[in-house]
Amino acid sequence: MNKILDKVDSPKQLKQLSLIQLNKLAGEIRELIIRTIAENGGHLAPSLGVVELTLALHTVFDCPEDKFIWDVGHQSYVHKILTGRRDAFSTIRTQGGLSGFPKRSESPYDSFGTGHSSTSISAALGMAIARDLSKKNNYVVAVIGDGSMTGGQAFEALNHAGDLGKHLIVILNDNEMSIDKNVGALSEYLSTMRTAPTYNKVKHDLEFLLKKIPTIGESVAKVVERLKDSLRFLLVPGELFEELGFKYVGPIDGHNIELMREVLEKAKTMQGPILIHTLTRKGKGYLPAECESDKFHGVGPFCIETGEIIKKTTNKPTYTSVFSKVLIELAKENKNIVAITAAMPEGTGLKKFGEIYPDRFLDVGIAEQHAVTVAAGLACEGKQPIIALYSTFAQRAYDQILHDVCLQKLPVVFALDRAGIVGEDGPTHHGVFDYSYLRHIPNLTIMAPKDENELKDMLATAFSLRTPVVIRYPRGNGLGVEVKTEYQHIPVGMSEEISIGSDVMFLAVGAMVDSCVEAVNLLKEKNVSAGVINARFIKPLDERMIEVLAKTVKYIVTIEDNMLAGGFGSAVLEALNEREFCDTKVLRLGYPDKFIEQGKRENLLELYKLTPAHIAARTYAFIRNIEVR
Ligand SMILES: Cc1ncc(C[n+]2csc(CCOP(=O)(O)OP(=O)(O)O)c2C)c(N)n1
Ligand SMILES: CC(=O)[C@@H](O)[C@H](O)COP(=O)(O)O
Ligand SMILES: [Mg+2]
Repeated sequence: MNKILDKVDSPKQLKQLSLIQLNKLAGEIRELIIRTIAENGGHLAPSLGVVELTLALHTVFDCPEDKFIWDVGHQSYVHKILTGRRDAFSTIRTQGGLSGFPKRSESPYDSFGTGHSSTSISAALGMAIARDLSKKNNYVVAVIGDGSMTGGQAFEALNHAGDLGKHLIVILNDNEMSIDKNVGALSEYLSTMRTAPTYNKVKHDLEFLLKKIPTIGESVAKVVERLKDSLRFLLVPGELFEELGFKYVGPIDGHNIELMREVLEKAKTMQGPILIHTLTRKGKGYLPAECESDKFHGVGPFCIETGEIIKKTTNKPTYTSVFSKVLIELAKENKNIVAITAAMPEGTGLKKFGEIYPDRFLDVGIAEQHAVTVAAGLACEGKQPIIALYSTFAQRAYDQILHDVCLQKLPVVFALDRAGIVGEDGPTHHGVFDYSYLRHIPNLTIMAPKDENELKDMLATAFSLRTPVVIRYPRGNGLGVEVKTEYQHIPVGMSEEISIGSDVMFLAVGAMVDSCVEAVNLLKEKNVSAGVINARFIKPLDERMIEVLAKTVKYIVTIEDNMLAGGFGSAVLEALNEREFCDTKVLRLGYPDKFIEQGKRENLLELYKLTPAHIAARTYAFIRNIEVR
């Protein structure tokens, strides 16, 4: 059967379609998204929830002249399909394929690149200011979820936009969910608007009245209908947004294309900044995703018929699950431990902690900066807060880590999950910068475990130090080593000697230690004697060990799952330079000075020559002074 979607190569064709056709198209788009994400994995539930909203936007506005900014951008799949990327959609999130987020270099329809949340209103305001300076007359629309609205930057932007009074449309897509259940007073406020008695009651009364008077003249009926319509704009004030200088419109059913179009057309004619509050259902149109939108927020490949996630066959636990268990155990004894998440209880492994110790668990919403300073406050009063953040999102809180925690030497533990390459989420999400942006902060101890058992020991060590500590560990499974029941406290700044080589020594950190152990065996086959030191600490470095190495071997190879610039290898070079060990030759392996693309972790490690085989080959070439291809 001919599909409408097959004929939609750009938003222009959408404008020719009837309402019936648009609704049929919505179904076809859902089918394509479900089929593709079942194969590739991706952000299924967020995109399924905005099909009608996206269709309405593209039929009312003229993108790319009019600008759409998708907050986080994980809901932009429909927009991608409608803007010339339908055929390439099968490549989404694969290496070399479409990005899972809006990307300016991918399409002129992607007005602004996103991935981290709560930036859309700021970017939209910048575009609106630029438009007015250039005397253009295009529209600017930001689409932001109720979860992303909890981020501080969104409030900063509302504050500024409300003051400037530029024409700007903000669509608040309220599905009552962040990844997990949305939290906070704003979320409560939005619920009160969803059930606002004024609008619903008056609408109901009017409908009742219309039905009661069968003889009512047609013209009067029309007036009453129009009145009923305009109630949408009048009766639910959305005081919070109104007070900030926005005109509030809503709440509107975001799955009703006709209504959405009507409201958007109206918003075009209004003055100043407008906030349209739409209600949608996350995962709409695919029952498993509607019922468990958290599980289908960002999902791996799954079976469409049953909704079951296709599990990788491994019994190695993830670092996250080990972190979760160990923290629960430590908190049993240590009643001062308070765990904090910024809207990611499931992803960081803190959900169970929250169920067991609800009084000592805080979900602050998407508010990494606030999370860190709340922790600082807790620490001032004798608590031992731990904040579990993804490495990439901790970037948001650099100043709070430096100024609020480290400067005051407060005992806050940072558990940085998803460090290193994360995979298909790509450059917006790889956690490859943390050594570089944290290493220079005084008073901070930074550790990275070589396996899940060491993660356990590092956690116990971190709480015993009573100073600021970062532990960073990768996405995915550990090595499958035994996680021992007893805890071993690790002396600060002490590395671990795994093996000794007389030709070359690997100085490795975190997840790269195991790769070096394998590389040592490969080098042995080439008659090269190599050994491995597990650095464990990026800061303070084990300087005594570095001194011994410099005196005993001519070649050192540092290896890290981080950018080379300012990372672990740089720290080793600095230490050698300070001690004037100028004869030691150092090869630094890590990521070059570019943003790392999306792709499977194993493929990216291959591409950046960080697999055991590549490490061995590069080391061999280095010590034999030959070119490596
Ligand atoms: C700064 C930052 N912190 C955390 C995240 C992880 N994250 C991605 S989407 C999301 C929830 C967003 O909820 P909402 O905006 O309501 O969109 P929905 O998924 O409900 O459509 C979170 C916490 C992020 N992308 N950026
Ligand atoms: C869009 C976003 O930021 C999150 O949904 C992220 O993709 C989650 O990553 P994990 O799959 O590693 O939890
Ligand atoms: Mg939401």
